[in-house]
Amino acid sequence: MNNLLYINEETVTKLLNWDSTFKAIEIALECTAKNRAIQSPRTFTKCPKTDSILLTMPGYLDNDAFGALGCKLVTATPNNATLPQPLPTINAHIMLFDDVTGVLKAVIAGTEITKWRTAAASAVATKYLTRGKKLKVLAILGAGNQGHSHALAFSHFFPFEEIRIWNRNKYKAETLVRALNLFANTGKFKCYESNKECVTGADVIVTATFAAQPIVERDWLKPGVHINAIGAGVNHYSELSPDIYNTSDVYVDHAEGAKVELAGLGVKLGEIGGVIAGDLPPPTLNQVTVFQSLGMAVEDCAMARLIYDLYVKQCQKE
Ligand SMILES: NC(=O)C1=CN([C@@H]2O[C@H](COP(=O)(O)OP(=O)(O)OC[C@H]3O[C@@H](n4cnc5c(N)ncnc54)[C@H](OP(=O)(O)O)[C@@H]3O)[C@@H](O)[C@H]2O)C=CC1
Ligand SMILES: O=C([O-])C1=[NH+]CCC1
Repeated sequence: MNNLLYINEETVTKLLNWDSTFKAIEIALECTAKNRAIQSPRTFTKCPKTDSILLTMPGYLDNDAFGALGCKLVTATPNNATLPQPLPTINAHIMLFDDVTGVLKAVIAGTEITKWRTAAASAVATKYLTRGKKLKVLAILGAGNQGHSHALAFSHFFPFEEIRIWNRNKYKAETLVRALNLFANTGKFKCYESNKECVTGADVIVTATFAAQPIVERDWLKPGVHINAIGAGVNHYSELSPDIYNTSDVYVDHAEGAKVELAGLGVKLGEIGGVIAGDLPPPTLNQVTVFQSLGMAVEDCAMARLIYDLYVKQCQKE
């Protein structure tokens, strides 16, 4: 008998919530630093017909609540945004296997999961790297899917008084700001005309774009600011000017993966899981910090396990 489940985007979206996503990702990051995660550096296959890149992300996470054996297949296709009928630029599915028999248990739609788990990873990094700092102003550069999920996650987890959003195409930032203020019945989401103005004075910055050239400069930054740089895959570490990396404490999700994917960066990298586990000291108050998010396989394994368990529980109730 074939018990393979397919869990589609609509079902996944109904099952997702921020608190469980945060927990799953916090555990995935900590297990990575504690050697309770196996994830080979992922592969990148460039499609010659388009600007599409296929990433294969296999992993195994050893944890009672969120442990799983899985593999995410995800494409990044920036050109999809410019089609006459635009499509998402990130498209993903996660295969979840039985970790004893190796049998495939479920194929889970992973595009929404990728939005949520990436924003949750930035929220976890921000929590551990900003201890003792006052967080009043958040600046988000990029009003695409990740800009949107970061705005939702950060307003859920942190008491920011102002959340600024800038986008290359201003109309998209205005539309997102309107929708967020309406959704949260607030006026704290604000649209900014320039990236420089948007980040000036911010306590936390998120960069969530496909920019191939820096969109944040070192002399725009306030002392002690924390930056989550999440643009990755097509271009790596291109959103921040090189002198930001040279003068900051830089953390990654997965040090082994970063050795390959950030080989040219040339700075010392800490693993965020080490700070979560208490093996690395937290940064000092005036230190600028960067969480350079790559995205890692065991985040998706933890999320696949979470969604699979919630789905099975829901089916048993019906
Ligand atoms: N670290 C991780 O785990 C993950 C990282 N990502 C990465 O996050 C980034 C955003 O993804 P997502 O939100 O899903 O994509 P979307 O297509 O939804 O949004 C892309 C955003 O990038 C902006 N952009 C594109 N090119 C440029 C440019 N040259 N300069 C400035 N802004 C630009 C777009 O602006 P405009 O509207 O003007 O075109 C838009 O705001 C990508 O780099 C993606 O690979 C995605 C998933 C996981
Ligand atoms: O981890 C991930 O899913 C991705 N990282 C870059 C593009 C997609």
